[in-house]
Amino acid sequence: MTGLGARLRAATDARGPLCVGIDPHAALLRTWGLPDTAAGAREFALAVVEAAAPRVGIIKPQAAFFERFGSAGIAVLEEVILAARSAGLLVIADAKRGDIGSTAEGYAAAWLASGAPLESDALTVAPYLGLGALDPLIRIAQESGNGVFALASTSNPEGVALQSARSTDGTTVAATIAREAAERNAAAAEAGEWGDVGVVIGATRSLAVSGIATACLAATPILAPGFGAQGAQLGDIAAIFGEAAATVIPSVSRSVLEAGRAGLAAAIDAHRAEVVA
Ligand SMILES: O=C(O)c1cc(=O)[nH]c(=O)n1[C@@H]1O[C@H](COP(=O)(O)O)[C@@H](O)[C@H]1O
Repeated sequence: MTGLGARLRAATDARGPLCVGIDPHAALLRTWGLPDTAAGAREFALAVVEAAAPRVGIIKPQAAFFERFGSAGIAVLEEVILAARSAGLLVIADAKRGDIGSTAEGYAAAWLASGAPLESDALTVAPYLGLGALDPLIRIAQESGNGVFALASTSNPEGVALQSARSTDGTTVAATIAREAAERNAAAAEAGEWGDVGVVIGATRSLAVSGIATACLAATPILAPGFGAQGAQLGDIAAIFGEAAATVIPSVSRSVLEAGRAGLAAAIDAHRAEVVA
């Protein structure tokens, strides 16, 4: 079984690292001329999958924009995940789950176990109950060939105070999460591979402020939102992430989706070109 890290690496080698977000905001559905309903979100999301499949290797559906329609929205999300995986895309489900270990197992059963209703290649997880509390979820993910991205330094300004807070040994919360993720990728690092425990580091955040030592992240995939609508530039990945740039998966949602259905393919191509420029 090929694990998440190896699949992510193969996808980025083949198609570049860009990840396209699927965020059916009410305003975007309006721009697209679609109703703000589960059926509208379905049409929107499947159109994004279709445009993304020949152009990028990774997509990231945002669960909230489907959950807002209740069970009908969850059914659409299931269908979209399946359609994307069937089209050869890797799916990072962005649901930011996290809880004590026994409950984390429930999340794994929903999102990461083989044959789970919402099985995705990876799930974003919130590690603020301790990354260790997510080990049962990570174990189930890895047994199924899947993985996680743990929030370390998020793209939003409200996260800075909490995530750059320092413990008595001077380490920031963000750096602790990044180190703990990297520790879980030690075997992959030794084999020169990418691990299955990624981190989220917003491209809008300074690594100096968050205190993250990039050297430890050589085998740790980094999901990097914050480009486009939130202000960071795709051409600046090397400047922002330094030696960690090699494992960065930049993610864009609104700046691509705002192009509307007719302009979507061209917008994805343009963003992709910016990354490799
Ligand atoms: O985990 C995420 O994807 C995420 C983490 C983070 O720190 N910041 C962040 O914006 N995101 C998500 O990334 C997407 C960003 O969307 P745009 O700003 O429209 O590109 C949204 O789906 C956010 O929920």
